[in-house]
Amino acid sequence: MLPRINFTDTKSFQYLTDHFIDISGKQLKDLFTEDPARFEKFSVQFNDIMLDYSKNRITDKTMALLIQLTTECGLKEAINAMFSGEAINETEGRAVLHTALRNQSNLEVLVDGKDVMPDINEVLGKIEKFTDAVISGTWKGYTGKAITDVVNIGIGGSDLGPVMVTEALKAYKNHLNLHFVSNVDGTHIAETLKTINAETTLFLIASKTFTTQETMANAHSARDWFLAAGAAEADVAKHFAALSTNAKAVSAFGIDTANMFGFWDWVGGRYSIWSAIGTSIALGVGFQNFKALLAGAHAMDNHFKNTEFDQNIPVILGLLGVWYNNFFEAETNAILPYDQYMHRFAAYFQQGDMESNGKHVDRNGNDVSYETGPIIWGEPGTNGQHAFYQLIHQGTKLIPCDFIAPAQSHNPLGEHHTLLLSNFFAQTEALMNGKSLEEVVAELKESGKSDEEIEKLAPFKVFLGNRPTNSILVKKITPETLGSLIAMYEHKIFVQGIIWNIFSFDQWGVELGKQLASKILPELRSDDEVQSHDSSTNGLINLYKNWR
Ligand SMILES: O=P(O)(O)OC[C@H]1O[C@H](O)[C@@H](O)[C@@H](O)[C@@H]1O
Repeated sequence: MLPRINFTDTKSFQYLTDHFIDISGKQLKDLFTEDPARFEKFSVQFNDIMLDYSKNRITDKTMALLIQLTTECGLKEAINAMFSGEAINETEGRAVLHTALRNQSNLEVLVDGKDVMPDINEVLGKIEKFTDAVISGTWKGYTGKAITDVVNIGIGGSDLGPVMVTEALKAYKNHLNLHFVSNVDGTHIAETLKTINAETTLFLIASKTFTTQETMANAHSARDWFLAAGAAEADVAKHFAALSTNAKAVSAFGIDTANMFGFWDWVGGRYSIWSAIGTSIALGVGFQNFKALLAGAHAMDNHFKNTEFDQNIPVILGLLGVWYNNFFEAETNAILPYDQYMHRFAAYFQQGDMESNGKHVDRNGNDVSYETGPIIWGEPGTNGQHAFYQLIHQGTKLIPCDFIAPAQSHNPLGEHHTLLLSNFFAQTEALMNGKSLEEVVAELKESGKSDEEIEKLAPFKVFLGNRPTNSILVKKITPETLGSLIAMYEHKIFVQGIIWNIFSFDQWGVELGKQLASKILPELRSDDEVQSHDSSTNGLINLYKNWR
């Protein structure tokens, strides 16, 4: 059982509330002047990852109090409970063991007294054999040709992770063309089917439950298309594989369970890239690179489990997030990778974070009296700079940002990477320092503007600064480093869920919309006028029926 502590009742929360009054009046740039050792003090290097959190509105005291908060909230005990397979997903009665999937130490992990490692290793072995055969071309389609295209059909956790990772690791890609179909909008599958050939295409039906409406609709359409292209029922086995926990539903769909790669109910959908859901990753970049991704995540798991909290990257990130969310009342958190390959990273953690910590009921079943999960968003730099950074620099909202960049590019083309990184460094500096009225006036004077012009223009050119950022500089985006980065954010989310006293591993919030859609579906199938809803919903449905 996880602890049930209302963090606003703790002593450290009271201390932090008082301390916040001091800090909120302080300028980051002054904190740097006062303490030249800030970078050394507030940075942690782990393998090829450097977290510099010195540009945050914190002092030694802030960090000490935040760490005291972890003690009062039972974080250490909670971490041990997760890693040891306790059923910490209490509302679903399940353990939370995505960490076991990447447990390269192979030490036993017990769920209800049974070691899960042999099963995990068996599936990994099966994935290795299968992906090697498809990549090498020994796996043949129904007309004897090798596979050229792989279509992963899945949604949410069965899509976002594979999409994000295969994009982030594109530099490691082999000859297989990967496609991802998620949306139930027929456009998604239709456009994909236009580009592929049934004889050389492999479909991966990725669904933990194998009941998700979108995925099932797309899977059936893919199968119909495959059969219409001239293949026979018996050929389905060569072209369809399932990634799922639900063997019964997989067989009912018509996929041979020999082509099923399983996982278990103790793997949450948004934490499932490390499971068979990662098969498209192993196909795209090779099994060894997939293993390296797991190894990187495992290294971060060990760091998280074994490192003192003041040097523990996910703990530090989690606590900083709490500091901004609950004291500064920041509502969002931007993730800004300066790496084009990582362009889906923020989208991936929208599910990871918002589905985990978007909860208003605490672990006692009571409404919380404080803010929980932030809104996660972001786009790669430098594109974001030319779109929404205006608001981050000069808007009225405080937006803590994570800047992520690799020191080495996979595409060292001319000066591109140096240009990119000059922006990466400049942005966090600009956000911190801002530009004062005096500086603006001096600049305008130098450019030859009249006093009258200066008076008019100056206010618009002021940057208040004092905007907090984390800089995450990595050596290179390799499979290991990416694995570590993903696990880092997963554990950050965990830390925050513990502090906020919420259950991070269920997702009841996705159910209501699904339920209502299934009620509305039969109404849309008939032509009768609908009167069973409120006037807005009735009006919209009836107009839709007129227009379709
Ligand atoms: O893999 P499945 O079972 O198709 O679920 C896909 C998605 O469905 C729901 O939206 C949620 O439960 C998500 O967490 C999940 O990732």
